[in-house]
Amino acid sequence: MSASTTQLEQYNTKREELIKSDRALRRDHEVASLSAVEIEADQIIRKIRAEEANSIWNLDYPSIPHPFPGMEFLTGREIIVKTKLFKILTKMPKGGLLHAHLDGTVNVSVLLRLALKHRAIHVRTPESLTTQNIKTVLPQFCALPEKEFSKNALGLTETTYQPDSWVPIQVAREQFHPELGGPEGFDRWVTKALTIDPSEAYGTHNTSTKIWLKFGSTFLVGGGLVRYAPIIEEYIKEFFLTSIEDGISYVEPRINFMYKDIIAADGTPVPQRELVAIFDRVIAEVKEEMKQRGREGEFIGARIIYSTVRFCTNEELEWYLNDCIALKKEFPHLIAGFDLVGHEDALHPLIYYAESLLRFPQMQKEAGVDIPFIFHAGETLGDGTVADMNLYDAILMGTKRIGHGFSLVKHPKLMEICKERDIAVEVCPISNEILRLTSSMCTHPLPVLLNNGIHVALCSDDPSVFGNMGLTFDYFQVLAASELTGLIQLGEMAKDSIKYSTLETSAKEEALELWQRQWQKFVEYVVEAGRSGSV
Ligand SMILES: O=c1[nH]cnc2c1ncn2[C@@H]1O[C@H](CO)[C@@H](O)[C@H]1O
Repeated sequence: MSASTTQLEQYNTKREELIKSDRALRRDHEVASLSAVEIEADQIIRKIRAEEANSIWNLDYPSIPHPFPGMEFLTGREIIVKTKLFKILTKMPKGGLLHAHLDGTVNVSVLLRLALKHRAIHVRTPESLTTQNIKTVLPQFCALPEKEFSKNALGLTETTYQPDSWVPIQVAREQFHPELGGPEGFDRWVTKALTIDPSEAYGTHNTSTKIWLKFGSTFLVGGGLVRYAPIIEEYIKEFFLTSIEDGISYVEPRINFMYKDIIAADGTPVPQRELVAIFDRVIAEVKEEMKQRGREGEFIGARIIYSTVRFCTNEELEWYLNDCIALKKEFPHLIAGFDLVGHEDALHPLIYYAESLLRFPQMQKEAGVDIPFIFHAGETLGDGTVADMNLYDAILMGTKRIGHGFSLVKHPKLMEICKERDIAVEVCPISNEILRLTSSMCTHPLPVLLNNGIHVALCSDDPSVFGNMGLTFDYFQVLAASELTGLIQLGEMAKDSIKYSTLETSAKEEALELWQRQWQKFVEYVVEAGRSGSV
């Protein structure tokens, strides 16, 4: 009896040692001194997670037959918002948002409201809309100059509608045929064109190739609205303000400069430097507003990762690289990096652009500026495909961070390099799942990165298309789908989102101090709520 106890004790000691050494690389393992409040808050979260796995996630929902924590976001969303865990996470300070495409950041109902305010906004379709074709015909939007305003008093659903003729957006909405739902039917039609719904992600478009066709089309539809200067100004403001409300204190969005111009208030095209100037103005405005509300410290600011789409030619890329440098010279505090965006599996890999991209550092030197590459790479299911191999090129070209890096876990050597060179990964859990790289959060490779000690910032990517506004939903999915990850690990990722941002050293320190103060308040709130059961 006692001999076997000793054997068991020895076994348990060995077991603990093995577990400890396996987890030694994790960032939450590294945290030297946790306060008593942090430890208690972490325990409370774990307890609520375990309780809700057995209660909320174990119920039968008529519309959701097989719910589970970490399940497909578009189906599980309505359950997620009912959980205590979600309510708590809405209050968590998230640090910076390091991976989001600007034109995919604002709730589409807000965008539609903004569009309806402007008489310049027109809409057209290649054929008159009917109950037969409404599911497949997409709206095309454009801001027109006053002299081209349409006098069309009849809408897109009239049998006499002239294909591809512009209709003022308000007319199109008001005249939307009752059989197609009237004005609300118009709103639903536009909303469907700008978002991905569960029947698409998990039904009609259930492969990464198919869902990218739908995904890409949402940006084409939205582009006609978001390129209009008066809309973009309010859009950016809404993005900042809603981010702040979700506990995000800094944003570093990618802006797609592919079009080379935006549409000014009078409906004429102007160079895209105007967009950067607007971005600058809105930062100042939001800072001032926050100050007036006595919440000055909650918004550190925003910077732009200059991007273009990986279907341009090498010649065109040279133009964008030069444009990026020119904008950096004019707005040194705003241009934070350079990237190429778009579907990696289908478009040009980094190696296709190697010659120009390799020249970029020299071009910067001559211009006296510093613009790091912050590349998308490895957003793919491939194993040795060109998209997967973008990871080698991103690293060789000195990327500061890796956008997505979904296939990074297939490459132990590259993971080692990420650790050595301190390359953080911008992980977008919900985006990866909706774009069909993983069937649920439970099979997402994030734990492999975390268990290897790689720095990670959680990001939302395109929340207007996916419905994961802010960062709370992505934090929720990560927390719900791993027993190992608790509040401390979430806090480490939030801190890393500041540490691996492109903020200057002093701004970074300021942001980290702000975060630490917010975190202290947050863990106190969790403990208080946990003890009183008042979540
Ligand atoms: O997850 C992503 N990976 C790569 N490109 C993306 C992703 N999300 C959006 N875009 C791209 O960004 C542009 C809009 O700003 C679009 O070209 C869209 O395809």
